Amino acid sequence: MQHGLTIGTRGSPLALYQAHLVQRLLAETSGRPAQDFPVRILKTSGDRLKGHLRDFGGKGLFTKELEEALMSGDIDIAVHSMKDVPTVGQESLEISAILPREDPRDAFISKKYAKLDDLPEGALVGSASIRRRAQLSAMRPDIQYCLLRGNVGTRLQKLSDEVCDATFLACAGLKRLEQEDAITEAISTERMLPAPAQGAIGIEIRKSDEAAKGLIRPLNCKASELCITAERAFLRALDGSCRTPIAALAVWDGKLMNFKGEVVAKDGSARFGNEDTAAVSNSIEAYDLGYGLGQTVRKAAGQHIDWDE
Ligand SMILES: NCc1[nH]cc(CCC(=O)O)c1CC(=O)O
Repeated sequence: MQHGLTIGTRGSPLALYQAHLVQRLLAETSGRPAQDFPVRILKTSGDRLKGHLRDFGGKGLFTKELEEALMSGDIDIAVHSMKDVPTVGQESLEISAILPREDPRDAFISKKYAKLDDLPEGALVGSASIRRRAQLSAMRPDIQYCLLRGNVGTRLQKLSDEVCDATFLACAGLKRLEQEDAITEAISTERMLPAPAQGAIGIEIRKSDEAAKGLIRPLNCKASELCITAERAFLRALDGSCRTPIAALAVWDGKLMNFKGEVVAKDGSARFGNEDTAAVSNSIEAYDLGYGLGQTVRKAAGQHIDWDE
């Protein structure tokens, strides 16, 4: 193949890190120079918005422009945080590889309190994530919330400026950006089940682009692919809107997949979860496990949850 492949990404520090990681991996596996995989930065609607993302419709805010650039041929490869990718995709595109997953846990971050349990009555937590708010409200109905958006650096600065007592971020992003020191406490997944696909990077291409497929497929991590497939199937069975607090985590040991998923009322007043362990050897079985549990949880939650569709 003569031509290089252009990698499209958002411009946030985390997105850029992830795009350059893919560039480096492609250069390594193909034996070609990194310049053959130039990185192009695109602004997405999610980068332009302030306030609650759900007020803008939620779906695909961080991925829509990248997918349009893929379809028009402006870029050949889109690098995404899989957590931000809608479960229903474009017909002409496909996620060809999932990189080995980083730590899926949520991080509690505070300058004043050493751990989540030290937060005093009525503490103010800055978070725009409806899932984290709902899960925390279920444990601690006294906690108050304010919005805290922006990239990792901005949020840490706002914490130093004492606009709130604490916040939450994905451990994965902090670790990738070598800001692990900012993690005050990594919250166990037993206490706070992560967002579906948290910590996973996915690489999207045009289905018809065989050259790109040949280069990208070797980067796929089977365990991560199966887990992310199951978690996204759970999400798809429940809701695609991004406006209902949904969490899921799959762990695969090469034979068995353990799957936990839940949906939580926005104010934390109700939560419906399910767990199962089953033999899984391919993505169809992974999908079926996640989707089936999603349907069960949806039935159990029924009218008790505001689905906001
Ligand atoms: N919605 C923003 C977003 N998308 C992916 C990550 C973190 C990295 C990851 O989960 O892979 C974040 C920020 C956060 O939740 O801390």
